[in-house]
Amino acid sequence: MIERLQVSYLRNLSQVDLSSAACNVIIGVNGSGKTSLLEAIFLLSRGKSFRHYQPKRYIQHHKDSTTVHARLTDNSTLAIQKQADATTLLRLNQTTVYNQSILTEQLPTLLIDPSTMDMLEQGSASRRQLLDWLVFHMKQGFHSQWVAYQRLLKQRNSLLKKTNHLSHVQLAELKSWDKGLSNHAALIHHYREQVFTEWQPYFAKSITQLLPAYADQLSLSYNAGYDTSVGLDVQLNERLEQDLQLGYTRIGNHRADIHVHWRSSDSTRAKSSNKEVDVILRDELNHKLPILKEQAANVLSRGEKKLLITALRLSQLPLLLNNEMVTKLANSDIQTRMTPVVLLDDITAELDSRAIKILLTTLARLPCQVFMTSLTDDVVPLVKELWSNPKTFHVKHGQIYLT
Ligand SMILES: Nc1ncnc2c1ncn2[C@@H]1O[C@H](COP(=O)(O)OP(=O)(O)OP(=O)(O)O)[C@@H](O)[C@H]1O
Repeated sequence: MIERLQVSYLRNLSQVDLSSAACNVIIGVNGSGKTSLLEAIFLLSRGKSFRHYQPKRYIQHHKDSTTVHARLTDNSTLAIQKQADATTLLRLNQTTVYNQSILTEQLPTLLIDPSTMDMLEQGSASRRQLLDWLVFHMKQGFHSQWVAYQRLLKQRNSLLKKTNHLSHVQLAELKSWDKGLSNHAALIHHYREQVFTEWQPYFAKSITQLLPAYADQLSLSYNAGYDTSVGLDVQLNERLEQDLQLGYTRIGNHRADIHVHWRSSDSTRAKSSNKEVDVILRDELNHKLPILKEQAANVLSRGEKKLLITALRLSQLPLLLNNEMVTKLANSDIQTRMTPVVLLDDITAELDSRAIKILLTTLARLPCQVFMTSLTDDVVPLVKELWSNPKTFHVKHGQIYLT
């Protein structure tokens, strides 16, 4: 858990130094700097902002860099400095580290914000990231496979982009990359599939809580991005001509996706005390109302989609926490138990009061730390009911005050 957080020169946050609790409510008017505080924590955890790819957009105007520093309950310290030219300096316990994944392991963050509320309608990237966040934290071998896969994919795509006709030498090179891709792909798929299978009952439970009317109607599916019954290299070879025309690799783990499906309720469940009527009803319903299947995004209302996305994210936490989140501190034999940090940006504007209550009640029961932003202090009484010593901060023009 983050005990102390220091932020310098991130958007309108010039110098922030705060001691945080298990639950932290950040209140302020539009443009005061609430989201920037969540952005700072996310940056430390993931090495990038959830709002803008380019550091110069979130580094304070007229400054060269932004720094975020956190001390966790176990006294370990994490720090990131981002410079305008995207140079990144990372430190764990005052020692420079060269891999963001080391900090990510120490500080898992889960973000629920307005921009992720369109995840069902957007391209596959954000849904893939949702699954991969879980796989990263649950399967130690996943990250290195993914990095190696991305490296080979980049090489392959730059060759495909360069030419429509491969020389013998280029073809031989491409085939050796494809072999490597295929090996990484099989492992990446294996990890994803395992985690996906474990995730499903947690998702079903979250739906029962947040969207009870859709319990039994919503299900998840995972698409690997290629036909996993055949080696990826074989399929890449078969599609080489197409890929050469397109200038990029069309199949593989980088095209994986998860979908949420809706199916109409089983009409045979029509309730009746009269067995004969029941049979007639069932027959009639069976004839008149066939089971319908659709992408959930085509059926659910806008508010219901937000609840569905909240359920998708929320269902990942208990799974992660049940999965022994213990990692070794870098360069040491000390093992620490990770506390995920949940960042809730402006949820009161996104969810109705019933959903907020379910979400916060669930979070309060889990060993995670929460930072939530809000325009008003309406949520504070509920937070005080659920957490023993929550902290409330007010933000004004980038200055943060404990209240
Ligand atoms: N690079 C930058 N340097 C300095 N200030 C910036 C920079 N980028 C954005 N800002 C300012 O930072 C302020 C904080 O924005 P932020 O999104 O954190 O506010 P917020 O409190 O979450 O607002 P809202 O409730 O509207 O979402 C804005 O007023 C914006 O003008």
